[in-house]
Amino acid sequence: MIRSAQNIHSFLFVLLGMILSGLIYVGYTSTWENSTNMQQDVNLYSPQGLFYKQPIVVGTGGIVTLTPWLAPIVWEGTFDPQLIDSIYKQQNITIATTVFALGKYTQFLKTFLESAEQQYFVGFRVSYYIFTDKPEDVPVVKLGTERYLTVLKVPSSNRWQEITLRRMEKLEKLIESQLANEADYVFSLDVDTKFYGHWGAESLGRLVGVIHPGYYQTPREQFPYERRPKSQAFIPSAEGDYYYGGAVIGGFVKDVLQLAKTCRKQLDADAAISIEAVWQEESHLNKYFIYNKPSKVLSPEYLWQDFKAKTKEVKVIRFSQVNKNYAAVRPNP
Ligand SMILES: CC(=O)N[C@H]1[C@@H](OP(=O)(O)OP(=O)(O)OC[C@H]2O[C@@H](n3ccc(=O)[nH]c3=O)[C@H](O)[C@@H]2O)O[C@H](CO)[C@H](O)[C@@H]1O
Ligand SMILES: [Mn+2]
Repeated sequence: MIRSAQNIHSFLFVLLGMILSGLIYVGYTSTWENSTNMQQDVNLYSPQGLFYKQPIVVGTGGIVTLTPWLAPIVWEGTFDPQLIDSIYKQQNITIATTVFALGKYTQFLKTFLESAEQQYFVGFRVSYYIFTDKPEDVPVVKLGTERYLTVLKVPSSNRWQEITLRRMEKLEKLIESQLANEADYVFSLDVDTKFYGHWGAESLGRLVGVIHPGYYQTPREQFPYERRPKSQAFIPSAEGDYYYGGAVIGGFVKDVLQLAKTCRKQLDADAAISIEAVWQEESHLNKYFIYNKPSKVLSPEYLWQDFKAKTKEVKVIRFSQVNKNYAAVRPNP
């Protein structure tokens, strides 16, 4: 009787041991499997910045908020706008903002400026620099306190491609001649746009790019990078992180100068052999960002397109390309 009770006890003890070790084993393997999965998800950064897995923008669990080089990807819900603005306001900064309006694009200035006054760095010192061939067409828009506007006359061009790619050179010269002493940060923005939501200090960083709204879920091989090896903007199909939009470039004045200068040189080198990258300066910008990673990446909330339906990831549209009739506004097809 006593013996069989002892047997039952030892049997139960052994059984309990087996169950516990089984549980521990299951726990162990699942953690181990997770960590292997995690390892596979880590984007391996080779010294050249090349040949690693494409970083994702939207995953199965939702939006991704960090790049593999630990730069924030700025999405609604990841920051407190009042808090961030108050931190940067203490620094008494000036944000220069350049915009080009040549030919018929002067018609976009009114909406651009009026909506910027409502949404863009409200409460900060902002200096707009408007490059135009028609200064008389720049509308008078009431600006808030400590908001300034300078009109800079530039020659017109009868090729839109020439206009957009010349922006790098003009930005470079403006920074060298004026901004280095006048501003802390600079943004270069497309003019055929409208601000619909808050755009504040959360967008500030050393070097800032925006994920193009048309390609944030596209496999890297299908990015519209320049694919002809002859061009300085050439990117092979296994390379690149994101497809960045040319409509938003920002950062410290010094870092944007480096970007503009490098892209301008690459554009000149291409021009010398009569090649124009598929998306002009945007192609060169994408090349630059592979080797000089942005320290902050703006989500497509910061560059949408009015014709695009809102998707579930995009909770707020802050800045968007307005619909335009290309044939009617551009000087050439
Ligand atoms: C959303 C986005 O990332 N857009 C980019 C894209 O097409 P987009 O279709 O947005 O190019 P676009 O026609 O808006 O041209 C870019 C900018 O150049 C200026 N402009 C252009 C034509 C003209 O006659 N007058 C004038 O002032 C204006 O500031 C305009 O916003 O590709 C362009 C390069 O090819 C630029 O990289 C744009 O930033
Ligand atoms: Mn545009």
